[in-house]
Amino acid sequence: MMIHRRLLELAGRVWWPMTVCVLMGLIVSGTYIAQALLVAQALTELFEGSADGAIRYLSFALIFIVLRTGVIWVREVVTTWAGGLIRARLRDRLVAALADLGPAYLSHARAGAAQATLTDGVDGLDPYYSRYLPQVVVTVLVPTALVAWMFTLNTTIAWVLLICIVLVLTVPRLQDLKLMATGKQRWQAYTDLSADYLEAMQGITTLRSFGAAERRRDTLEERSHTLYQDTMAELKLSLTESGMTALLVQTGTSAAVVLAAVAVGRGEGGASLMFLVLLIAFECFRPVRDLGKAWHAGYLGITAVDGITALLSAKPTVADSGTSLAPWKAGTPPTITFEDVQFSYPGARTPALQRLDLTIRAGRTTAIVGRSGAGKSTLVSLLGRTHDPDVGSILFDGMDIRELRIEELRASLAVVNQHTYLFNISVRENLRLGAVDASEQQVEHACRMAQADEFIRELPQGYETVLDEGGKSLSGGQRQRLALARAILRNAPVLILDEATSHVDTAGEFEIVQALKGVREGRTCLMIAHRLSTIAEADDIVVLDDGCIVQQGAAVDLRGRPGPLVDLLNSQEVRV
Ligand SMILES: Nc1ncnc2c1ncn2[C@@H]1O[C@H](COP(=O)(O)OP(=O)(O)OP(=O)(O)O)[C@@H](O)[C@H]1O
Repeated sequence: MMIHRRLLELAGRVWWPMTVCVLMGLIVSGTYIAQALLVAQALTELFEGSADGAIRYLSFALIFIVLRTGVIWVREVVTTWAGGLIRARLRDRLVAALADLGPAYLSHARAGAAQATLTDGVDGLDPYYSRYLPQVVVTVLVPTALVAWMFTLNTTIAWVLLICIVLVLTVPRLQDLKLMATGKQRWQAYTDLSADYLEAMQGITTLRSFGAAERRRDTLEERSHTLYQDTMAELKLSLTESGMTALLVQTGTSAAVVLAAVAVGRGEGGASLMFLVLLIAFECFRPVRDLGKAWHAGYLGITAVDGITALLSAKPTVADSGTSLAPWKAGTPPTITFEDVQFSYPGARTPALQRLDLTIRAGRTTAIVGRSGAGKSTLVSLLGRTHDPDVGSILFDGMDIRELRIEELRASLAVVNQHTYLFNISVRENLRLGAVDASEQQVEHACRMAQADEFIRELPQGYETVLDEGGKSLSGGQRQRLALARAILRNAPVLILDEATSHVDTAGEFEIVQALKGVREGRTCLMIAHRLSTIAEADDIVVLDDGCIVQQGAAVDLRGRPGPLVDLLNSQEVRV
């Protein structure tokens, strides 16, 4: 029996569907035992020359066979239902854990591996909980009860059965450590391969354009072959275990029957003892054999447990320990202050932001500019607490953002990133992602402001058009316009535009920037920009270099004055 401590802890959340599975298992075993007793009695009657008695008992046995057919059907329905419930609960928990961990976790974990854990790992756990663990309980209770009863009939036979049951439950387990090691190795190879395949699919355009698709395919084939070898090694061990179990079951049953024959020969019991032992010994081992089958079904879950526990026990990069609510809203936006903020990415040699002091005025637009790698996106990501500063603090109207509940903080921000993700749902649903209650008029108004309404109406089903995964059927500029509309709908007091118009052509950008004037009103707006046309709309400009502020001030003062901003523009890092 393989009981995994961590999996048992997790089972606490799904104990009642499992209890139902145990009860169904016990009822099925009860029908087998009743049938065995009746058949033993029928054979005894037949042996004693009473055909009528035998037929009577066999008829009763038939009732139990029919009853069991129904019970097994119900058990399968219940097990499937319990399995579905277990999967849903575990997945909810894992998805919630992933959401808490956020992008910081996925930036170093491979997406394909996390996905394999969420899908195949959880699928593997379902039979562990819905079939294997309930069968463990049945295997402990049923043979114990039968052997205890056997002690009242014949002590020697009872001892032999007891020893054989203990052996059959323990001897094959000697291989378990080895089996677990191979299993974990196979699971690791499996998740690695899943991650490789996902990466290859996502990067297929790049692989093809660099003529690297063939080479990548060869690597994947090699890894796939390693996985096949790991699976075969695991299967070999597992089959050896099954063989050992079968051998011990046969030995136990035969030994009990031989002993019963000897007892009958010595006159220590009648033919009924012989038949009873034959059938009850069989029933003693039935749960053990079923446990073997359930083990093969639930084994994948045990090998996946490392991935699942790693995900569940991973610590979010920031603690959601704040309790305050956000008092500001659109119309009364906050002033944002960075006080002596320093931050390094885990493992990085140099800080991405160094001792930064910055005030972003409430209701104004501040442009953050700087060369690639200067720290612009990092500064913005600290606002949403993807990470917390190593030193210093970020304040909204004087309140440290760590004092706020994360949910409250994030509800105060509307962010448009350079890389927008659109889901495989309708345009309207995508737009309502952050504002589920937005009316049709509000959705369309936001789209008009983001210059998206016109192209949406030209789509086959307009706002109801279901987009391809990632919004692949749209151009980069169209995706960004939708992301802008989504942010406008969110109606948050802080608007963050991280190169939000980088995929839009200059004419399109001009229109959006003009339209966004109205949106920026009443909001504290941060713009990371590469184009002069975007910066031109800012009230303040902050120039970053190597994680430090090298120039800042009101836009009217900085533009045209010699200094880092002008150097940056001249170096064409900022496109005009
Ligand atoms: N997830 C990460 N892990 C480790 N280092 C990172 C990570 N993201 C960014 N960095 C590093 O932090 C520094 C600042 O990066 P950041 O993305 O903030 O720059 P940026 O100014 O936004 O650049 P760009 O204009 O190219 O987007 C860079 O040196 C970068 O290599």
